Amino acid sequence: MQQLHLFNPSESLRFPENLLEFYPDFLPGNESTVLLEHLAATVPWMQKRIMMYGKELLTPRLTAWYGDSGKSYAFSGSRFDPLPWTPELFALKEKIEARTSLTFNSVLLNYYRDGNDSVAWHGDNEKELGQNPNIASLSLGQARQFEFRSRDDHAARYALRLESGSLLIMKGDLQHKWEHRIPKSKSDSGRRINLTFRTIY
Ligand SMILES: O=C(O)CCC(=O)C(=O)O
Ligand SMILES: [Fe+2]
Repeated sequence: MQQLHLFNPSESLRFPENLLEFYPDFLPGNESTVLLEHLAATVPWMQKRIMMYGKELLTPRLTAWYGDSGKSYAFSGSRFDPLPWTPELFALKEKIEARTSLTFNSVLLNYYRDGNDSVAWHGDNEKELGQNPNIASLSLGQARQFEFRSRDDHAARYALRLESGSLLIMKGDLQHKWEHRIPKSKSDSGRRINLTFRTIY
């Protein structure tokens, strides 16, 4: 694993770097571009409606869910059944498993069409993901800021730039102690696809 560069605007709470693994050059540039084009064109992208504070909202990005059959996932009051693995996604899963010695049975895809798409503060701590989930997050296309904040002290924040072709592993009790988000950006305006490989129990 290569050195992680965390950008830390506050010094109040040390980020547990042992709960992350970062492979900045997991996929070569040309492979990332081909994969981004392929996924953008072929995945049946959906914009989900979610309930937030009693109001129905559209998620500010497109999503799709693939994985082993029978592993459904409840999220914001809805239940999602996975699409069957495509050869490309299954091959990626195997490549990530070989590199990290972890195993996964599903992948959630996020499509950020431009800098206006985002994901709000959250932790991936749903009970279907098990006690301390391993999540492998592969980024393609436009680099975006990925931010962490401590659940105990929202002023304790860290950020990491997720470049195209990079793979970030989140593990241990990270999801219980820290939240993450991709904020909107005026300058990072290109399209980006992120794949988060997970295990659903
Ligand atoms: O797009 C990303 O890098 C993060 C996506 C994410 O946090 C999620 O799907 O749970
Ligand atoms: Fe997440």
